[in-house]
Amino acid sequence: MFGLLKCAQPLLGKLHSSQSNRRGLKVAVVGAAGGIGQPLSLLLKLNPHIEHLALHDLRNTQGVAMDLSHIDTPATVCPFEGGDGKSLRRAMFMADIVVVPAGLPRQPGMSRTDLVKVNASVAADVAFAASEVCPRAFIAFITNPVNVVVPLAATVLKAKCNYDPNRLFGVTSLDLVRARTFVGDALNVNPLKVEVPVIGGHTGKTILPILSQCTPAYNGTDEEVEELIKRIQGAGTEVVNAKKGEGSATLSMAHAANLFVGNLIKAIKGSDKPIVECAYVESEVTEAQFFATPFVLGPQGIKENLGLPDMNDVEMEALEKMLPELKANIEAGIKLGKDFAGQD
Ligand SMILES: NC(=O)C1=CN([C@@H]2O[C@H](COP(=O)(O)OP(=O)(O)OC[C@H]3O[C@@H](n4cnc5c(N)ncnc54)[C@H](O)[C@@H]3O)[C@@H](O)[C@H]2O)C=CC1
Ligand SMILES: O=C([O-])CC(=O)C(=O)O
Repeated sequence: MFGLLKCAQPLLGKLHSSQSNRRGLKVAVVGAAGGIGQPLSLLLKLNPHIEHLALHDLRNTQGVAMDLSHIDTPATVCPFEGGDGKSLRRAMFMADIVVVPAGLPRQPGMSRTDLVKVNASVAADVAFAASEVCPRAFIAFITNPVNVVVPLAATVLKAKCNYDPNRLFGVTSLDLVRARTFVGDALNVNPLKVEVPVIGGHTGKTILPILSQCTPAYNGTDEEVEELIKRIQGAGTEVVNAKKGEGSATLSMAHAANLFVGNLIKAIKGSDKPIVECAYVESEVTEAQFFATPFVLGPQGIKENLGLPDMNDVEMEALEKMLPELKANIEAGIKLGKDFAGQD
């Protein structure tokens, strides 16, 4: 509790002096009181490598942080509240990793792209704050529409001369988690033993599972393959509809984001084994300027993009068909980013 009270209402000056000699790893969660933010913050509090966990939201982080601070793991938990840029900057100050589950979730009948009007400003705010208070942080956006939000944030960071494409990620881990689960069910094997590349973006047909490269092999009929791909692509909507207006995937997303952040932490700390991850990042692999493929992570972020997996003709065709939609999303994000940067 002392760790919490110590920094419950920090002043930027105090943070400067208390954190300048800091050696431990700091993770900031933006949107920490929300449906994803709370379980994600819990999972991060359980990570023994995190020394400082900063929880930011518009409201309610005092209670969440107090609750988590009673868990017997090393991380101190500090709450930051408010829609002003000051509390966001305090939360993100000198963070090594900023993970962002802030913003509006879908209601039944909405597409992820419908969220852009509300969520674009969340992405821009985080990018402006990062460029000022943690320009070397790894930033992982969960906020939808991921396809638009990441190019938007990249454009703002570029305008502030603080963009490192190796450190900015759109979290697509839930697509991989779902692909492993559904293939595991179909093959009747432990999903943790399944590997399936899922590339592209994070909406509808831009989510492209590459079942031909699945291990163990998935040898369904063409119809079964098509059905499984549709299930993975539509899994977010499946949850939105099941929740009947009470939001979208939160618990599975918190798990998926925790896996991703866990790997970012391993990469920052240095690992003997290569850390292979997959996320929506700036890319030269296709005509789309942002694209999710597997990559190797190191302490400075993406070390090597592993490019497209092998694909069969059907998968190649699906890739060609989805690129125009993904490119349009990216263009929209870049335009919005320029608008925000111009207003600053
Ligand atoms: N990338 C992915 O695979 C997934 C993305 N999502 C997206 O994650 C986002 C969050 O979803 P939920 O947690 O279910 O929503 P939620 O509504 O339960 O929580 C969002 C939280 O963000 C906070 N927030 C809003 N604007 C903010 C700002 N400017 N600064 C700080 N906090 C702010 C809200 O106060 C709220 O506590 C949505 O955009 C959703 O579509 C959801 C599931 C999967
Ligand atoms: O579908 C949504 O709105 C939330 C999301 O991105 C997902 O569950 O994959």
